[in-house]
Amino acid sequence: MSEIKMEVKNLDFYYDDFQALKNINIPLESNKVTALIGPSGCGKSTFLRTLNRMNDLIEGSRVEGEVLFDNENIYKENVDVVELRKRVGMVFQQPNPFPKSIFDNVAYGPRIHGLKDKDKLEEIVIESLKGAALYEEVKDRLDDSALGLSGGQQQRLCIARALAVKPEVLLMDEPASALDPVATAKIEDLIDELKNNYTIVIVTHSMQQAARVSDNTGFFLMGDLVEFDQTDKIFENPSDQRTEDYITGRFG
Ligand SMILES: Nc1ncnc2c1ncn2[C@@H]1O[C@H](COP(=O)(O)OP(=O)(O)OP(=O)(O)O)[C@@H](O)[C@H]1O
Repeated sequence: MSEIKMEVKNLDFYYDDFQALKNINIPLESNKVTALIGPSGCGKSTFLRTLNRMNDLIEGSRVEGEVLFDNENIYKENVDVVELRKRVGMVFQQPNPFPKSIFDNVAYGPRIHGLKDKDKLEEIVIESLKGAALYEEVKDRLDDSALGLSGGQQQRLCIARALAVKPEVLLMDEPASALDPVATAKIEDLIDELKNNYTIVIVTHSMQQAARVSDNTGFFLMGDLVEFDQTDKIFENPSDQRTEDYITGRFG
């Protein structure tokens, strides 16, 4: 195993009295893609949101256990959550660009974090759009509205927006599920590129997608992590019967 970027230890998560995650232990390797699979409602998105404390915003929710990020528990007291979310960026299922220009969408994060220098902003916008494999398609219309882009372009714009604040980890919650096969293939190629520079965690309903893009896979079922292993092992020779039943389509 290569270096561990984040390590989840004995993590329990509750929505009021309902326990949505039960004693989860997962190492997230640096510069690797980790896929989270499992039937609807098993806790994949909840788990993803525990990695940058997005669940903090949900009233009545509670976390026990640890999420170590570069060996520091992100749930310990006095953690700067804004800084954490800068380092652990997120991309959602539905592309959600702001009703602003392409440029302003990508410049949004750096501006919020206080960057005013125009040349520096432009440099970051261009670099982020290139990083999201979108620059060539939009370079002549950076001042046009982001809402005029196709769904796939909008999703890559959202990835560029996430990259602009220079995160170390990227969380992706079904990033291609609203896209057609061509746009999906582009996102998958992009994920493959991005892992050179980022640690990626992706929730996906598509087992083919998990098999194509990820290095490691975790299979969740009703709040339990049933199995976590190298993706090849999970798909070719899983250890748990329930994993086998799920990947062969027997349920879910
Ligand atoms: N805000 C919330 N309040 C209460 N319960 C919630 C909340 N969000 C999710 N849950 C419950 O927690 C469990 C896990 O949900 P979660 O969305 O994490 O599953 P999932 O595996 O991502 O599902 P899907 O694949 O359908 O998105 C489900 O039983 C769900 O009903």
